[in-house]
Amino acid sequence: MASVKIPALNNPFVSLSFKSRLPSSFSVTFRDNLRFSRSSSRPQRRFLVVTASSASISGKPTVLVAEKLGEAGLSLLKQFAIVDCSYNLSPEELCTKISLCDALIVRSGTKVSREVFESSGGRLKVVGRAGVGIDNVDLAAATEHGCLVVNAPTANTVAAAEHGIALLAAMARNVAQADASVKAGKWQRNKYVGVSLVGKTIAILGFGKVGSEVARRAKGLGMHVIAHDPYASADRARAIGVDLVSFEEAVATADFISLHMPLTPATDKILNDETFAKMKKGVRIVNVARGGVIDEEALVRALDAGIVAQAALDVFTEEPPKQDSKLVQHERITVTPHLGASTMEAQEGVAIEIAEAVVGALKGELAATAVNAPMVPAEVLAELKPYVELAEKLGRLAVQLVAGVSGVKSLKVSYASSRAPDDLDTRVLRAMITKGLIEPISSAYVNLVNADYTAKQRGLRITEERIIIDGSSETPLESIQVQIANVESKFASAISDSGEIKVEGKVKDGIPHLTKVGSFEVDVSLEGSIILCRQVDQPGMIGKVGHILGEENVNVSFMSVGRTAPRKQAVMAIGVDDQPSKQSLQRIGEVPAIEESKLLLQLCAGIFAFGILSSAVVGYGNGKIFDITHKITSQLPTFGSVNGLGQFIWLVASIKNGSTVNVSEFKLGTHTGTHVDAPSHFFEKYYEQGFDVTSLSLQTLNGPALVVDVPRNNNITAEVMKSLKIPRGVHRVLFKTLNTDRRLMHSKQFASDFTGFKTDGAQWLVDNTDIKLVGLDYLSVSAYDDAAPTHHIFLRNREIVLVEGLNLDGIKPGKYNVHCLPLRMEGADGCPTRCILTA
Ligand SMILES: NC(=O)C1=CN([C@@H]2O[C@H](COP(=O)(O)OP(=O)(O)OC[C@H]3O[C@@H](n4cnc5c(N)ncnc54)[C@H](O)[C@@H]3O)[C@@H](O)[C@H]2O)C=CC1
Ligand SMILES: O=C(O)C(=O)COP(=O)(O)O
Repeated sequence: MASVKIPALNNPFVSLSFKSRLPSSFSVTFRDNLRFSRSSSRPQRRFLVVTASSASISGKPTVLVAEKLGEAGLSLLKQFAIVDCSYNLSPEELCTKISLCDALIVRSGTKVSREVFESSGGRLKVVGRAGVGIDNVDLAAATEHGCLVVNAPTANTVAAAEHGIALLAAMARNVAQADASVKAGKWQRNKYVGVSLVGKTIAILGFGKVGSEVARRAKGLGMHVIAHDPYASADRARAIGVDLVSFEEAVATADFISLHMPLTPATDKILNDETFAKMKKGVRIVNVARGGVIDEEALVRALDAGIVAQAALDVFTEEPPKQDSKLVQHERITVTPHLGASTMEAQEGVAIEIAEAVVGALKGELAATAVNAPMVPAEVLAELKPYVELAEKLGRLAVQLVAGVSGVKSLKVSYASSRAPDDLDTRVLRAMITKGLIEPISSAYVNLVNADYTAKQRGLRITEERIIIDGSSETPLESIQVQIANVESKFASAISDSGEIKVEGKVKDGIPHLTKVGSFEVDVSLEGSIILCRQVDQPGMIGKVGHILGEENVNVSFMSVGRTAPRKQAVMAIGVDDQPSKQSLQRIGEVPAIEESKLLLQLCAGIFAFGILSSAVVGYGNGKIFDITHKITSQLPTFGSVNGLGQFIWLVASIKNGSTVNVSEFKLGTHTGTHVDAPSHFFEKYYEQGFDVTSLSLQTLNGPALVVDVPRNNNITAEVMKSLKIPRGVHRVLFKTLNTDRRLMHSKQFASDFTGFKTDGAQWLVDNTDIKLVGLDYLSVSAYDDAAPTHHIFLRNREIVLVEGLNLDGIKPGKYNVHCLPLRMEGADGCPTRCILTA
């Protein structure tokens, strides 16, 4: 009755829902009145409201201090609040205590997870991070729960810089190794001959607060200091006697490299096999920034290959690192346990800075160091929402175009509007552009209060210009133009005739669009990522580029070409839903007639700008029904399916039109929505032995289930599985991962570093639990590298069913009943699935 044709995937990451050898796209014919029932769920939209007023009955709010805080900060807090200092709490203890607290203060050692916010029952109003990095705080959860997060970004700068210098000297003179050797009863004077610092070149990567303090001190040691920071002011560097150079020059000429940049998508593993290969043989490396800026495995290789002579590390990708870590145990590596900020003085300073911010926030003041403060009051947002989104995206776009070593010093923003100047408050728009420009490149968080200050602190001068145009004053703005002067660009055509990087945007049908790059008119919606190409205008260019992207199944959402004149210079802007691979970009660059190309990433607005949530929750009796299906729509990517998604469902023949039966057909891509995974993709014999979805155990797919939160920034390893403490007797578990926070669902392999099961995690699950239904909120249950072995472990005994691509947004961890209804198609061993939870 049903014919099934299945897309063959060429992307190894994506496990198939269907037998891969079958041809592309499948169609199924149903007879009778088959209707696809959709739940009556209505997406609810709500706006973020962050308030911070104290609400304790005794009159005094309670502040839980979960890690050691300097005395001065404690006394400040005690003047205003009841202070509970409880250190070394287990996650469970923290969750229990938190419901009695209005504020929480931590350093980097306490994970403030979603569970903490959920357990607070709405009482927790402020989280204070006594330091800079807020990697340990689940910001998205904080924002969703209306909890303000504040940090202390300046008080430990000098301490971190001093620790960098301490590690530099200790490494060069083998202090730690020699100390251990003497204590072991040895006296090895020849073994520990060191190297001198004077006269050597040190490259500071990241010339911000800490980097510039390290530079000053290195100068005092007689070192030649160079720095790389594409966004730092060259004047400020010159004032300290430091030359700003390109990344290539910095890594190739340095005897010592010291890292001081924040961990961002652009700096993630910025030191890797490729960059190590370009370094001077015998280079020495110091890292007091964040572990993730170094590819730690590549560092071990570079040490063993003799490229890197020594390294000194205060920070690690995983903290604490594993005891048997090759990196930590390497004899030419000096390590400290994240001590950068740990001086008496810095901790006193940080304690005061954070106590003031927390008390201020509890009094209802908006702290300048607020990390997730709302940018836009709700009433302003109603009218300005698409424009503030446009402003931030133009800022993000402009900064990604900057190259060279002169730094971003001046920014000019022009607003074209038919409204009178005092009828349009541009403060919010200016703050959003500043946010877009600064947040992707620094450890600063920009809010309405601190935007101008943060810009000034970074030496960034912002000028604004109003252009009054004729037209209806109903729309607040016609366009926004952002110009950065005196810089080079990674995409030369972004430089306008007058010499600045120039981008301009408009709001069309409520959606921000990029309308000008340099002197070229384009028209592309500012969503996903954008590829810019400069070319000689000629027929066939769109097809050539589209073909390269299509081969990789990168979905093109928009394309537009702006040109100076027919067959002259043109700029093509291509909006893509998925990030293309380096190879594809290289191929695009190699197309004859394309003169330059550049990928601009992450145009999405920061999650803290507006906390709009949608969820599919329906009340039912006294309980609730949650639809946790990612529905299959024609907008979903198809990951290698040639025909992709066609018509979703249509009536080929209907009784209404004279047929004796209703005949429906539909065509789907694979692996894009919620589905039962296809074992045959990883396990040939399943298919040979006649396994298909009709033989799936509905008992496995329906019944009591647990939704659990796994730690973010980590794959599901044996250790993680163990820490979840899932009792024996639990048969169905849905795992909530980073995907739910970051909506990584359709970003392909780029997200798989921290969303899936590792082999050991799968093995642990099989060996130590009774779980038979493994649900995950991502496209594949397994981490990319481990795809095949992990699936083999899960599927080996034909007992475990994998449901992938669940939509767990807004679902709190806890007990539910799960009901998964697979679309049972003959001959297919995986299939789209409708899943709901009841509570
Ligand atoms: N080990 C520890 O205990 C401590 C670590 N830190 C860490 O040190 C780092 C620096 O902190 P701050 O100086 O306060 O931050 P900052 O924001 O003042 O400076 C960071 C600098 O990095 C630059 N940068 C961004 N992307 C870059 C890129 N791709 N290449 C080169 N430079 C780039 C920025 O332009 C900025 O100037 C952060 O990661 C922070 O978390 C800070 C304090 C203590
Ligand atoms: O401030 C930072 O970013 C740090 O890394 C310092 O962390 P700590 O407060 O010492 O746990």
